[in-house]
This record gives sequence, structure tokens and C-alpha cells, in this order.
Amino acid sequence: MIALSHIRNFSIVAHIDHGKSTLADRLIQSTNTVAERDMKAQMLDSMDIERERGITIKANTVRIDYTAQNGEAYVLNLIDTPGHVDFAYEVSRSMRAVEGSLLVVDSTQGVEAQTLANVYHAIDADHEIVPVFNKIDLPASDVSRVAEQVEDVIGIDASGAIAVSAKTGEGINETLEAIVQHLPAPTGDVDAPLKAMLVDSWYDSYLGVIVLVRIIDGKLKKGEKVKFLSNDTIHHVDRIGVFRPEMTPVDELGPGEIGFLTASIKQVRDTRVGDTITHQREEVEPLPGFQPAQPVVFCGLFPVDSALFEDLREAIDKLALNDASFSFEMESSAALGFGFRCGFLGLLHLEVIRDRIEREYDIDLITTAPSVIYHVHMRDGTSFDLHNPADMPDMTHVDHIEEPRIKATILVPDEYLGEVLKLCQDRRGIQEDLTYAGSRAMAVYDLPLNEVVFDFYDRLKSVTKGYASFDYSLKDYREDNLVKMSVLVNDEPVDALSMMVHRDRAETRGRAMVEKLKDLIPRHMFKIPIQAAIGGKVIARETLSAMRKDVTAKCYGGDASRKRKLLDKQKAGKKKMRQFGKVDIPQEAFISALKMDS
Ligand SMILES: Nc1nc2c(ncn2[C@@H]2O[C@H](COP(=O)(O)OP(=O)(O)OP(=O)(O)O)[C@@H](O)[C@H]2O)c(=O)[nH]1
Repeated sequence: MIALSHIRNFSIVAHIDHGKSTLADRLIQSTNTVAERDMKAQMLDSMDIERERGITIKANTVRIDYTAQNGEAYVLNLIDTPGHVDFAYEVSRSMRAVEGSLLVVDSTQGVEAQTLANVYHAIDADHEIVPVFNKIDLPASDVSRVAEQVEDVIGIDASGAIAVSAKTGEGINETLEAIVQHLPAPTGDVDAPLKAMLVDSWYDSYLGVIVLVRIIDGKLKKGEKVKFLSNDTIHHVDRIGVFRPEMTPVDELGPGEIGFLTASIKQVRDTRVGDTITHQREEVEPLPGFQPAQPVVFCGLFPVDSALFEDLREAIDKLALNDASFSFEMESSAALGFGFRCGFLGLLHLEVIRDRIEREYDIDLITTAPSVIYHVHMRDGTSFDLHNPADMPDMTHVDHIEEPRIKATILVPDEYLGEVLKLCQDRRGIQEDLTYAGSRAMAVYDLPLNEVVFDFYDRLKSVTKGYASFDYSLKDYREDNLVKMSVLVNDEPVDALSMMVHRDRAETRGRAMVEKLKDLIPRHMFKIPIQAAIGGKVIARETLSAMRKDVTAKCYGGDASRKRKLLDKQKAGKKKMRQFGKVDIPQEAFISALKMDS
């Protein structure tokens, strides 16, 4: 067992792309934790999709052996945390398992919205914080400017900050020394009854559920029986070990250590993050638990080919095994047939799950308009949570509707501030604060989540040429004048396109929607009216004129194989369409029609 004084547990907090994963790689490499030949970029990002998009989704852990300049051997446990706003809850919970943080700031960029959000999680968890200014190899690097910002905006001392290039390796030794010198050692009592924190869990197809634990007191050994306090279940521990970063068995884990256990647990849902683990016959005071992550964005997923519904069910079941924050229930839509109504932590989470279903399970999907949860209060005094605009009751029975609001923090260079304020105003935002740090403005807005879930982030990036950063947290539910807007194509309601909108914006939205649909729906042999309506009242209308589309007309030369190729291509195109009454609507219409270009 390792002496407490020779353990350091830490995480790295940073804004996306500021170099957190690269720094972690460099720390791993320079301590020979991984043999040179096995080193690949971004060791800790294990999922395919993470590697492709270059973002960290799941928190990961690695144990590093480091011999400090004083000649003593230390064990450093790094818990890597995701940087994207959808996964903020993972950041806050993994912070509770460690005592310190490296705050990585890109010295060519400065403090960004998620730098702030993430460092506040670290401060909340009482961490000692070492600032690390990265990318000093780049000409635009300005370490003293960033130091000033860290002191002004975050309010922490930057005098001990380390200038680093995770790319060239400069400053890496200083970083390792600072971890040992400035971050506190964990505390704990080896003779007390076992008390461990369940930090994270995930599903492995060979080993079942793997549980990441932080030992607070006592010792954990292989073969022991442990109890999870939240659900009072007993498990027989069949493996314990640490991550180097591959799983490496150990004999025991003591106070301050971070490692894993497996115990033939079948589903991630049987483990609760933040739970307290002890021995079967022991009693300990439970640790303060974490809030379970709540889905906030809902949408329907339907197979394009309705014969694949059972395959979709299987895919969703499998994905849910490994992701307790993702919820789903069966849904049937008049237009789309059978599918699932799914809940996600945010839009990135939605995209990740959708991509995985399409890619790993080879099922083409129709994704309906993302929606938030509304509180609907009826005239008879009852109320319920509305997850799907299609379930909206007749407005005459509704007393009022409340929607979720968020607190959004946006950091942006001065010259783009006007555009940002306009965008927030357009999305029904209420300005709460506007401050400056050097040539950067920080705007705090109260915004309806509904106006943000769809394409706010894309718009923000495009109006600021990518310079703005954005972070949000849920605030409260408030009443507003909200209505359901339905869309009718050829007089048939297309429930998958219905959405909740603010009454004052319904006409503009409706008009934009029908104009878009007119471009997205191919012409048919007959005239097709496209309408947006509130209740029985049509608020916008377009008509798609009739046309006979002869795809082979271009092939005047009598080349039969060319003709057949074209017809085949058209047939393949058909597969991506859905029939609504007599009208074929292409799959991409469902998403494109909802994107609002201002
Ligand atoms: N020039 C230079 N580039 C760097 C340095 N550190 C990281 N980068 C580059 O910056 C980009 C982002 O680095 P990542 O390590 O993926 O950033 P991250 O913060 O882990 O991003 P997420 O995992 O998505 O949160 C990559 O293209 C890196 O190669 C550095 O010190 N110098």
C-alpha cells in the first residue's frame, strides 16, 4: 500500500481545445507510464467518436508513477474530465474524488466560458489549483496577459503558474514537480471500516460493469463482499486494479487510492455515481451523494426503414447499458410509425448517440425536432410534464405553461459583442450582466432553453467567427405565452414537425418553416399545400406546384445502362424518404426545416 503522503490525486480543467488531452498524454509519456511504442495521441480518449471529433466525452483515469526531484517515488492519479457543456455533471462529480486541479489555459486564447465553468467546479470541490498556461510554442502566446485574466476574471493567484508547451514538452517537468509540491496529499484512515466513493461506472462486454472507486478509509481486496449503500445490494468483488492506463490488477487498494473493481454487475443502472461502498457487514456514514444527471433535451428517433424497429430497440438497449443519463421510451407517431422518445443531457449528447446508432448498428434514423420539458398546468388544477409537443392537449383546457430557463455565460472579443447581443435578444434573452476583461466581454443572459437547444451554438459560432465561448446551467421554470405550432403537408398533420413556440414568434417561425419545407420537399405529380397552424388557425402557407419529374429525360442517347443507373439512384434516394399521406418527405427535411437562419 502507498503512504498517503506520497499520493497526489488531481484532475485537469480547461476550455475545449486548450490542450487538456495533449497535456495528459505528455504527463503519461514523460513518466514512462506507457512504453514509447504504445503511445498514440490522446491516450485517454477511448471511444472512436471521441478520437474523430477530438473531444473528450467520458471521464478517464490514469495512474502515473513519478520520482520527484527529492528522489522520492510518488503515485499521481489523474482523472480526465470532459470539456463540453453537456457533460458538466461528469466534471463536477469526478472533482469530488480528487484534491487538486491543473487549470489549463491556452496562452494564445485566454480565459473562455468553460474555463470559468470548470474552474468553479474545482473551487466548489475545495481544490488546490495550479494554473498551467499552454501552447507557449506558438507565436501568439501571451503568458502575462493570460495571468492577468486569470487573476481578474477568476480571482485566483497566478504567480505560481507554469508556462508549458504540451506539444514540445517544455515545462512538463515543472508541472510534475508542481503537482507534488503544491497539491495536497489525500487524508484517510487505513484502520477504519472501508469507505469508498463510486466515482464512475461503464459497461465492458467482457468484464461486465467496471466501477471506478476512490478509497476514503480502510482497505479493499479482491474476493471481498461489498455493499452499495444507495440500494443496499451486496456484490462479490472479483477483480480490483488500477489504470496505467490499461487495466492492471493489484492486491489491494488503500486510502487515497483510485482504482477499479468488477463484481459481475450486469448494468450501469445498478450502480449510482456518488454512492458509498463498504464491506458487507460494516456500517459507515454515507458520503454526500451526487445529483443524478437529468435529461433535458428530448427528441424522437425513428428508423427510416420501419422494418428495422426491433434492431433499433436492441441498439438503444445496448447503448443505455453504458449510459445511465440517456432515457428512452417507445413512441408511435402517425407519420413515422414506431420509434423511441429519447432524453439527452444536451445536443452533443443527442448527436453522439444518434451517430453511434447509425454507425455501429447501421440503422438510418429520422430525428424529430428536439424539445425541452414543459410544465403544463391545466384548468382543472392538474399539471404534467410535456416531453413531446405531439402530446399537447387542446389549449382550451390549458391554464398556463412554464418553460425551463437557463443562465448562459458568453465570452467574446469586443468586436463581435453587438452580434451576440442581437442573437440573445432574438432568442428572447434577458441581459443580466455585461462586464469586460481586457478586450473581451462577458455577457450573462437569462434565456429560454427551448431557444438554445436547436442551433444557438452553431449561430453563435458563426456570427462570431468561432471566437465566442458559451456555457450554461439550468435556472428555473417560468411561465410564458407558449403555443404548439403544427405543420400540415397536403392537409395531413406531420406530428414529427410540430413544436412549441412563443406566441409572438409563431408567425415568423411558421413562415420560415413552410418556406424551408417548400424547398426541401421534392415536387410531386400534384399540387401540395404546406401550412403552419396554431390550433385550427393557419398562420403561414406555401404551395408546391405540380411537376412530372422524369429523371431519365437527360439521357437522350439510348444508353440503357446509364438509364438503369439513374433509376437505381432514384430508388436509393426513395429509401431515405417517408410517406405522409401521398407525399414523400426526405429525411433531412426534419432537421433542416427547424434550423432558423436569422
Ligand atoms: N502548438 C501547440 N498546440 C497544442 C498544444 N497543446 C495542444 N495543442 C493542440 O491543440 C488542439 C487541442 O488539444 P487537445 O489536447 O485535444 O484539447 P483538449 O482540451 O483536450 O480538448 P477536449 O478533449 O476536446 O476538451 C490539438 O490540435 C493539439 O494538438 C501546444 O502546447 N502547442
